[in-house]
Amino acid sequence: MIEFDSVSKVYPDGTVAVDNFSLTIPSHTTMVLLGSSGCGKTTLMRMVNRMVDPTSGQVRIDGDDVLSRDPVQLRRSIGYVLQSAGLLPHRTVGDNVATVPRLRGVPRRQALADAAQLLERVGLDPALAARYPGQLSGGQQQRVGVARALATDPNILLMDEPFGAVDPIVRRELQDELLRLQAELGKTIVFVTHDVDEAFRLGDQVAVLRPGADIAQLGTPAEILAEPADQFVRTFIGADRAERQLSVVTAHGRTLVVDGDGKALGVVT
Ligand SMILES: Nc1ncnc2c1ncn2[C@@H]1O[C@H](COP(=O)(O)OP(=O)(O)OP(=O)(O)O)[C@@H](O)[C@H]1O
Repeated sequence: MIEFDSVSKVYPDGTVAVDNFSLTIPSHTTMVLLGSSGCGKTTLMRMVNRMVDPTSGQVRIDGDDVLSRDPVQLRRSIGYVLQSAGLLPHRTVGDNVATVPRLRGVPRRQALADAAQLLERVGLDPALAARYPGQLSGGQQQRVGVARALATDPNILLMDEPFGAVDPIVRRELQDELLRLQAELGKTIVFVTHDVDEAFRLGDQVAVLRPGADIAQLGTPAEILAEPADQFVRTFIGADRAERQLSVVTAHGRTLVVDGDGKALGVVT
């Protein structure tokens, strides 16, 4: 379980990135932090692995204040996936995935064998381990980023816009892969995005944020869609857009789903 307890972060230049934020993320669930650019999502996430320390308040993992943990040890115990994948360009894919286990003392042979298995787990051919990151597609690099984050079998996975830089089709594949992995692994995932559809696909719960990491609404995707808390949330999730206003009609003896413009989207089976 991850708990943010009245957490604030004021950067040295006076920017209030996070203002009195409280949220509990239950273990083995995916929490999506959804908000537009600059609302404090990355700052929140980085306070979990101590890349940023709060100005006030507490972040706790399973009841322990993260400030009581050694930052390097803590970081190595938490998986972190970034938009740019962040792979080391001059090391092979296998070595990239094996980096943190090697730092923790796993012998190279073992770490590379484990890396090959992890690549398979994220849907990649283990033969890609011999390539360099620049020889992979963007989507493949993101998968390697996920494999690397899983390499120490962390309980917590932090994912900061991990699929933001790939095209929509690959993005959807990566989302599917994450859902499949999560069903297998049951990690505690904090996932940052500004993409509403991605948030609703992946989140067990979604926190819709305003600037200053102010929670406009917290709930399951169904709860937020069914009852947006206010006009800010309605607008953000596009509740008023035609593609969200679905209804059913009967045509040719079948029941069809149509959007707010009457455009047919699918058949009810
Ligand atoms: N090191 C820093 N020093 C000063 N201000 C910062 C620093 N890092 C972030 N900020 C500011 O804090 C606010 C929140 O930034 P943060 O990166 O957490 O937002 P975000 O929601 O993740 O945005 P994005 O989606 O664009 O990454 C912004 O106003 C940003 O400019």
